[in-house]
Amino acid sequence: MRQKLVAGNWKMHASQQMVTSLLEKMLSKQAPSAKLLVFPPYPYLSQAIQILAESNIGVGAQDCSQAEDGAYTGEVSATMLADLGVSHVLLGHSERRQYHSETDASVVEKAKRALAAGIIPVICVGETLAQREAGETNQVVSQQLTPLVKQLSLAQLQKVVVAYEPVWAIGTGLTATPEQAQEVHAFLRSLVAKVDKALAEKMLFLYGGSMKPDNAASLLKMPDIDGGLIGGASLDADQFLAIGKAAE
Ligand SMILES: O=C(CO)COP(=O)(O)O
Repeated sequence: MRQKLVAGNWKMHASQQMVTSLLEKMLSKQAPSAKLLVFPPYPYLSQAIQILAESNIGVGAQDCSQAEDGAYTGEVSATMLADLGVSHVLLGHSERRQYHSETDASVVEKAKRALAAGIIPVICVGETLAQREAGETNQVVSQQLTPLVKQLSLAQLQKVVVAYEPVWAIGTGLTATPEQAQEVHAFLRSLVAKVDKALAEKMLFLYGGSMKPDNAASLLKMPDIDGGLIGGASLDADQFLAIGKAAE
């Protein structure tokens, strides 16, 4: 049995006041049995870690550097994130692929850095609308995931979480149907199964892309959808917790 994971990617939305009010509101309500994680922007990681210290809500970062340390102005290393108490890091989000030249190769390097620092990488994959319409979905997600499966050891892969986020569903209000998402999740799991069947059965595959309280349950009941990576709805405590409940 895979424990469901519901993660909130806050993207570039936060202020000190918002972090306190959002997280305190979350803590004041009954926690769902699904594991919850939040991914605030870098400057608010410490604040979130402090507020959530006594809770079982984890804190992740939205990216990390490919380098260990050195003269890389503006970069944040996985070691620094671990030093703060960060448990997870998002890698290869489509917004980083689109606006910051993230590549499959850099995602592998970053994943290795994260794992070496004891941080769990949450690797994002997904096709654009044009790629889906051209029937290229499986090819695209395979190209994105395969380098990781090939270049990480089994011990490393065991710690990886994968998020399938169709680019056309992110922030658009369009959601993959449960069947569309299930099909891709099962395909991604089969890619890992080629290397190790037992590992593939244990690995978590999250769905992301306009997941909201009203569509979460139908997505989360699919056999290969192990949780959600939530953007917009994670900025509202009630909506985020409602998705967490839908994962129970
Ligand atoms: O990109 C996402 C999470 O990483 C999804 O964002 P939305 O839930 O706002 O579509």
